[in-house]
Amino acid sequence: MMEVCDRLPCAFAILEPDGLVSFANAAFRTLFNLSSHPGLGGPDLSRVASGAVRSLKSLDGRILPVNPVTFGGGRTLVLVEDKSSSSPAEMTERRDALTGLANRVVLKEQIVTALTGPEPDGTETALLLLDLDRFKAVNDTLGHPIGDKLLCRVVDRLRATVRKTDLVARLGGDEFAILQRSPKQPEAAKALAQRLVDLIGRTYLVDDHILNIGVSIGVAFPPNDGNDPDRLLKSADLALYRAKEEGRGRFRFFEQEMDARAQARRTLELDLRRAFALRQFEVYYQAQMSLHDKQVVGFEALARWRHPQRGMVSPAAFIPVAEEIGLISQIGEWVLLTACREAASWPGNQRIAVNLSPMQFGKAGLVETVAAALATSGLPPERLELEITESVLLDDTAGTLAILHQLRSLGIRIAMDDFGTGYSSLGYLRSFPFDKVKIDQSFIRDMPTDGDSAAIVKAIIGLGISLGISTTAEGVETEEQLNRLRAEGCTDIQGYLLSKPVPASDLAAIFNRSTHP
Ligand SMILES: Nc1nc2c(ncn2[C@@H]2O[C@H](COP(=O)(O)O[C@H]3[C@@H](O)[C@H](n4cnc5c(=O)[nH]c(N)nc54)O[C@@H]3COP(=O)(O)O)[C@@H](O)[C@H]2O)c(=O)[nH]1
Repeated sequence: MMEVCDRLPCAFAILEPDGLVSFANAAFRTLFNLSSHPGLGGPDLSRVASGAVRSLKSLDGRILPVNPVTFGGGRTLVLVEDKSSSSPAEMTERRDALTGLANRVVLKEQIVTALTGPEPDGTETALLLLDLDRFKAVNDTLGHPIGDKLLCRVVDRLRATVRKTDLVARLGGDEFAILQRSPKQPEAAKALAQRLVDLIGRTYLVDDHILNIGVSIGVAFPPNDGNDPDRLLKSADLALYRAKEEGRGRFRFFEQEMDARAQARRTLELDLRRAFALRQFEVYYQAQMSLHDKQVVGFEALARWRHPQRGMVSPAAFIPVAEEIGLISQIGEWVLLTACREAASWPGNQRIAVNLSPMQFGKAGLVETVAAALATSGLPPERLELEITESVLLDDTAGTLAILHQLRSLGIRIAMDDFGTGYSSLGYLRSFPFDKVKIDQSFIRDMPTDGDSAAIVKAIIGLGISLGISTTAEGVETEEQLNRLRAEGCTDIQGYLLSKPVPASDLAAIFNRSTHP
């Protein structure tokens, strides 16, 4: 009886007909300081049983309404309404079900306490916001049960790292927070963050799986970095975002300029979402010339965003944002269709090269989208070249290769862009029969002055010759670069020496130049 009752979600007692307590549950005993032996002290409840008293004063001075219900044998059940008490139901609401850690509600309460400022002994609080790196990949590839076990192992390490006076909370998914109390802030927060980065980043063995994840951490201090829980959490989140931006597996303290940057970034996002509807995107075309006969053999389609206030926004600035907010597929599809339509209207049979973002591979229907662009525009497939970067092949290589083969079977060409800048350029050349490699412009730029760059360019061109793959040097700006590339056997060039990217309306001049060099 006692065990079950102690788990009931309210305080209650049973009174005998004479008003004596014959039973009280733990919540009731705590509220009114009753001994665990009923009948041995506490408030006089005889007037409660008679209905003359409808409220009782608790040990901590609160006046709590009581509900007497008479039942068999003249006994009375007294129920106490204590909305602030930690009943078991509310307990579950304050704890994370998987890990048993405190949840966001508890964290915010404790932040409010911390906001009162340093304690007399100089103790100050730091908020550390943690986000696990690469956890999603574990969950997605090995399933949620393994993901859950890994989370529990992470929590073991968190608990082992903090002090008893610190609070560890789980905010959801793979996001955790620590409120660290120390008289030696900010040094203590710095030391804890560094320890966590080291410890969480060590290998885990979960059900025979060797797992490697990491953690990124943002740190904020109340009240300077936020004088309410939401503001403080936001500051820590901005610092966390910066830590991730800088390469993950590290920590950053909040700085005011992060706020300004986040505002600017939010405005850019909003403008970018509107840009499509407002038809602010354009496609520019940059010529590619064959070094064999100096003819323009193709053009690369490059997205441009003409912003009414900012002017022309570089794709280097907006493509990564479009990728993050999931807009890149829409932009990429539009560029593809626009470029195919444009190329289909050209007088010659020059190729059109279109960039594909790694995100477009993650979205179903890429092959169908490309086939539809060809069908709608009437462009022969052999005139379309899709440029991908190595990052496309980093994730789900088997799935990506299957898509590449399907695209190839449509009759289009596949080029490897920015060759030489990735982790395993040569390996990727073995994994798929690319039609072309584009030598990254950084090597071309440094080629005249840097022996290593010159050697890399020479090696890539040599590789292309042996594998029967054409090579396009990007970013060619000088005659000297052109002559060296020709001497090495490079097949094509692209760069300002030939032409900058131009709008479709300026292409006629390039076609004429090509016909009458
Ligand atoms: N997924 C998509 N990515 C796109 C799309 N359109 C562009 N991009 C990518 O954005 C990056 C920046 O592009 P951009 O500013 O257009 O720069 C290109 C050229 O203008 C520049 N270039 C060309 N020649 C020279 C030169 O002689 N000197 C010099 N300093 N820069 C030069 O190089 C960029 C072309 O790069 P690449 O694509 O690697 O051939 C860029 O990564 C684009 O790929 C899009 O529609 N989708």
